[in-house]
Amino acid sequence: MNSIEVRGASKTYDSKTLVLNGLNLTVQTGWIYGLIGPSGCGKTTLLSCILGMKQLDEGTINVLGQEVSYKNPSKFPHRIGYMPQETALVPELTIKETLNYFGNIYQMNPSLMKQRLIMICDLLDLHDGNKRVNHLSGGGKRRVSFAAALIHNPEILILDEPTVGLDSILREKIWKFQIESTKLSNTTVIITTHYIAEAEKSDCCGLMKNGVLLIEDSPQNIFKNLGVQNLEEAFLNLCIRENTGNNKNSLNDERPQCSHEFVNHKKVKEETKLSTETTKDLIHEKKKKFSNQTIKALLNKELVRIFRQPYEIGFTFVFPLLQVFCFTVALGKFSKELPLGVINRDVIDTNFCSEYLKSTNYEFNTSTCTFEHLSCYFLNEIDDKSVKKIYYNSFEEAFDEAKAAKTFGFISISSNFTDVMSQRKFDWQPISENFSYSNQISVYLDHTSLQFSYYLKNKLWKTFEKFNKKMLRHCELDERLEDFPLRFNTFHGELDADHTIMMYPGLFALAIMLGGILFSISSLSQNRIEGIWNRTLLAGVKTSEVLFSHVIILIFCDLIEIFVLKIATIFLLKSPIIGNQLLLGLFCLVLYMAGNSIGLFISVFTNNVAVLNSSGIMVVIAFTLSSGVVWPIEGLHSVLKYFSYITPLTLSIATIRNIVFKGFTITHPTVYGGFLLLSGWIILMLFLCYRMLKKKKFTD
Ligand SMILES: Nc1ncnc2c1ncn2[C@@H]1O[C@H](COP(=O)(O)OP(=O)(O)OP(=O)(O)O)[C@@H](O)[C@H]1O
Repeated sequence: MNSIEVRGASKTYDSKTLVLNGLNLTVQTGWIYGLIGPSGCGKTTLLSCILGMKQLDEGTINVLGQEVSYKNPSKFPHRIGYMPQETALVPELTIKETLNYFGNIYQMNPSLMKQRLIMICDLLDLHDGNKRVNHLSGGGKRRVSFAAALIHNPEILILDEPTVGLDSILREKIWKFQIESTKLSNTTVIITTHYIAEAEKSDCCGLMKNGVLLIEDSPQNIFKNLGVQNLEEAFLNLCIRENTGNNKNSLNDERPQCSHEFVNHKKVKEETKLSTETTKDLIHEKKKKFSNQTIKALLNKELVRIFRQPYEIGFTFVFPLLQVFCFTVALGKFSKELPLGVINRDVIDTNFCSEYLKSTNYEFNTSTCTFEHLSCYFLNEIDDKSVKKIYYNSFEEAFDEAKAAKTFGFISISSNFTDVMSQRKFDWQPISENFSYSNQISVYLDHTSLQFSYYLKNKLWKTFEKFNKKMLRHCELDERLEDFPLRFNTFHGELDADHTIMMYPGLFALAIMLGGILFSISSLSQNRIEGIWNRTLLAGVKTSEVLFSHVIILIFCDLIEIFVLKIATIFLLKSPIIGNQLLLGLFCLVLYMAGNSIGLFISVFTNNVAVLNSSGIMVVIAFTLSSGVVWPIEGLHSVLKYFSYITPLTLSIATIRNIVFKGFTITHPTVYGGFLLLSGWIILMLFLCYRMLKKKKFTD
């Protein structure tokens, strides 16, 4: 009986690299089949096609009596064990955890799994089961990888260079084990190796070159037919014959069949029965759609990985702390001493005011409504803590320093400031024509930094108002005369609220979305890069199960982040959250999940971490620019405006603002609208992610 049959297999990469060229291969049950050939001849490609990881262009492959292809993978994944060329393990797991993971995804009976684990660890000298894979030597890792392929006692073992990097004693041990298991359990092994001499121990050898098998026969027959002493000589001989066009054996159809002289056929028949029964005992024969054992194994693997990665766990806990810290310390505040230039022509020199004010004890020095050196009183009203006054003697000097960004701007007080201000009648009669009330204080500001120029403008208005009221009081006039007839009121927020409040919803939503995207990008891509992804799917685990486990882990991490965020907010952020805290927490969770699902979707396209991270950041920048964080969406181009409304960030900002500062509940359209939009994004992204993963199931 043949366990594996390949007929007329052809495969081309990128429509130009022909790797398999009508190749035929037969592996009988109970054989060890050694597949040898030069590097790059297509051995791994052939094994990938046999496993259903790659699609043949032409030809058929039969494994355990079933035709397999990329679209139609083996129905018996638990009857096949695969060890890839790269180690394809989770570095953070220990040896024991790794083998348990594989045992569980193969849905083994726990007690039999334990027995197999002890037996295999003993065989492969894996004595310290609690040692992490990333702390093992290269050879150690390969032994664990081999053990993972054996754990479920498969009927077919597909091994891609299993002995690379192992010492000769261990190599000998592995071959001994293979020979014994093929004899005793009728296991079929197909093995590729660089050590050509090793392959002499196989029952059948296939020498591969240029996409075909030059010969497929038992080593003894090869030696006899070619008159050579070893396989290396045989290979050279065949290559020379092929080059001179004199290789009869290169014609696959005329190829002699392997004589399977090492296998006791009588025994095989008995053992076939035994092996099938054992496999049935070890594994639940019919795989359930969603298996608890598999899901638990997937969740456990991801959790252990996260908690053993200092950066990952650091990111989970530190990122929300950093967020709140930045809101509290870095955002919305202004420099304590903003440098502002002053040219005061109202007095004789720059030092005059300080001496003069000291002599008057900083109060108007007459009891009548007459004034002198008023500019000194005005400047004294400017709060030194927020504005640092730098005095200049000339306009040019102040102008040059401001242009050189040494100050944020400057004020120039006119030489007749005191006269004009004094002559101003508080009964609102016009002042004399010789004096102009405007331009008494000229203000020059740097308008490339709008926040600062608005801040300084506001500060100067308020200072002047205060100064004016003082003058009115001094003249025994009602200071309300200075009041402006417009009065501003508020129904949401506070009139004097600082910039933190304005920026809070936008930046908060942005940080959550960015965190969600970046965290999920690493979650999926790590598995795909390490190769554990392919091995997991080859064990029969469904794409939906893998995706589901990732979503659960991400939700778990999101909850941790929200918890840390909440604690940090209580202690650090002094913003008035008047809305329902639970509703806000729930919305943050949905926003994190929207970020996660976008990140998962992005990570399907490539395994290049640098590309993934920059794609994530680019997506967030696009959402940010169109979301109203930088500029109100009302001012956007009309096309961009409509795009903006459906991006996940725009409505989220409004929702957060409305929950936090306006106390809106779930019944308000902007709040339930936010929830609905984000839910739509989550469903769409996860659906697309699932479809893409189904379409391109395995990674290269
Ligand atoms: N995904 C891919 N896209 C394009 N070319 C590929 C891809 N995978 C493999 N190849 C090319 O196909 C050829 C066969 O590669 P393969 O890995 O099957 O060789 P191999 O015999 O297993 O080599 P080795 O013994 O070094 O592992 C090589 O030339 C390789 O560059």
